[in-house]
Amino acid sequence: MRIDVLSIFPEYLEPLRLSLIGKAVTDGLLELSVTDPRSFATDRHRTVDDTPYGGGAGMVMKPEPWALALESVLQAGPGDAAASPPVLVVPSPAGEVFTQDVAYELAAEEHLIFACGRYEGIDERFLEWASGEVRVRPMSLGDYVLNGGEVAVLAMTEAVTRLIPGVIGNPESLAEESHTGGLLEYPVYTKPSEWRERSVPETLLSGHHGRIARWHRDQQLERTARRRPDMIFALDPATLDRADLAV
Ligand SMILES: Nc1ccccc1-c1cnco1
Repeated sequence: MRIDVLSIFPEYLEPLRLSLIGKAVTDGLLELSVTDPRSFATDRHRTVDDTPYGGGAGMVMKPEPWALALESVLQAGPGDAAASPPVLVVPSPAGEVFTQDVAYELAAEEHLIFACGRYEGIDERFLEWASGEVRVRPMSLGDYVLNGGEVAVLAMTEAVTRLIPGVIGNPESLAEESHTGGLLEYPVYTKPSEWRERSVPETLLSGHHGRIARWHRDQQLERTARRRPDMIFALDPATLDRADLAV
């Protein structure tokens, strides 16, 4: 997979060079590049924003530097050799909600491009023009407001790249995470078995794998029902067994 990030604050994306994602790059599992649209601004002041038509507060990002930046990364990417056009993910409070299912969808793509808008957003004509070149997906992390897309890109890039085969050391750990199978993950414990007069649940010390698996599933169902009842209602009943229904 190749990931390109377009941002006028490229230093914001430095954390992507660390840890698992940085190792995926050095292991050749991922190509990562950051491009600054400001370097494509042609005027003396390298202008990337201006006041909004129709008035209102704030500034809007001019379309041309973004279009030139996108064209430059399209030339550097897999291009025609790719099975389908790249996906341009545009972090936005007005986007579809990013979920684990979306993360799996994006992890299957050959070329992802993230456009980190700031201020009041990017001129809509850039997105309209880009939709003729790539698949455009405005994407929200949730119903709250950020100052720009960079933080959202850090989160989405981590959620996506960890799903690429070989990036996570033990792929089994992906199977029991929150949101895998539609449930939140169960609580976890480690040594010491007694800590500040608090014990580890005795089932986990029993060595009885069947009882432990049942305890894990019960905890997932109880925690999900308590913290995210919306996820319980979204469950496919076919995935529940008789013991689940007794929880
Ligand atoms: N508020 C924002 C401003 C700019 C770019 C993304 C966002 C965003 C993404 N998810 C929630 O908010």
